[in-house]
Amino acid sequence: MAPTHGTSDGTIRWGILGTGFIAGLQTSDLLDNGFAVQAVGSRSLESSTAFSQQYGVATAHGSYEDLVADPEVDVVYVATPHPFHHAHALLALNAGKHVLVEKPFTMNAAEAQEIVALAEAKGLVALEAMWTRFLPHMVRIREILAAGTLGEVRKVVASHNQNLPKDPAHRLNDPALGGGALLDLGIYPISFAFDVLGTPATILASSSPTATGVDRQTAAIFQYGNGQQAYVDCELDAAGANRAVVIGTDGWIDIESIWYNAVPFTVFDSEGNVLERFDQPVTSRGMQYQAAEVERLIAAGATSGTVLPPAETVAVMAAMDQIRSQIGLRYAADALAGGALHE
Ligand SMILES: NC(=O)C1=CN([C@@H]2O[C@H](COP(=O)(O)OP(=O)(O)OC[C@H]3O[C@@H](n4cnc5c(N)ncnc54)[C@H](OP(=O)(O)O)[C@@H]3O)[C@@H](O)[C@H]2O)C=CC1
Ligand SMILES: O=C1CO[C@H](CO)[C@@H](O)[C@@H]1O
Repeated sequence: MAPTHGTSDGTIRWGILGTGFIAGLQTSDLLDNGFAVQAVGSRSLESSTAFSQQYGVATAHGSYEDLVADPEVDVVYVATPHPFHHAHALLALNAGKHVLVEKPFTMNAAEAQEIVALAEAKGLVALEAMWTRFLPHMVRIREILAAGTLGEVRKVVASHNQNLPKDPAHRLNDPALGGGALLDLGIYPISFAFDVLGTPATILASSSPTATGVDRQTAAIFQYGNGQQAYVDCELDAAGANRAVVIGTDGWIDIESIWYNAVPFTVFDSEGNVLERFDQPVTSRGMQYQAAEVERLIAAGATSGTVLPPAETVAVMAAMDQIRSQIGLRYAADALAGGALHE
């Protein structure tokens, strides 16, 4: 039985853990779409106060511990760099709060499993903030695939290439902050491949490093038991078209750039005739849809939904563990997880 949360009128109150780039975007999307953002927590009271003033959030806490202990917070959005997701999610769950945890959910599958198990034991929601899954174009794509419009789906091809900051101390380049293309960018095409095709039977990966020792660009081929394949790739320091394609025996879906944002897509038959063009603008960036899923699960007293079940979050992390094992990319968290990665 899930713990009771929310005010007497059913309002679910959000607490924002961290005050960086994505914390601001998620908070804007929540507030612009009628969600209740109650509090923000930072390692520094100065930062949380500035954040609370910028967004009009009622309470500013000077520590993450104070945020998760706030009785007026029902769900905590974890928006710290990757290596801290595990500890911060556990902190919030142990304080009895539901969590929405930024992608990648954790550094590896062992950490992910620990969060999922604790949330399940406590009857709390722990959702990975893979916001793309919840966007309207992805909802429609799942409907089209389920209807069999593409015939037998044979292939997913998806890229995520960005030209990101070169500063070696930036979180994307720093191994101590979980830097590298795979965990930050590659997770989008990988999660999409899982969404369309499920868990692969085998993975073949290749990569090139940055000077700081994380992966600059990584590519992988997922092979499925029935012959299906996914080609996924990511890159930290060269921008690209960032399109995604799903190919079937009777047609294909072409998702426009940047495919993991709320963008249009077109469905073609195998002759190249247009069967459907989807172009539904969303308000804000679209991060409110994942928040709506959290609130829906809480209201239903459920800990697991069908769009991104916790087991799939763990499976995605396990696939990235496997890729990292093949390309020799290790982080400090792997040793703590009991040497889950074998080179
Ligand atoms: N869904 C999406 O589109 C995006 C998701 N992300 C994800 O969000 C997470 C955060 O990324 P982003 O917002 O870009 O990062 P930022 O560096 O902008 O912000 C991270 C915040 O985490 C807190 N923090 C806690 N410990 C540390 C530490 N040791 N070093 C630095 N910051 C720390 C800080 O908040 P404080 O000082 O207040 O404690 C900081 O402001 C990543 O895991 C990333 O994958 C990022 C960008 C886009
Ligand atoms: O999720 C993300 C989306 O793209 C950003 C770059 O523009 C990434 O850095 C980020 O982590």
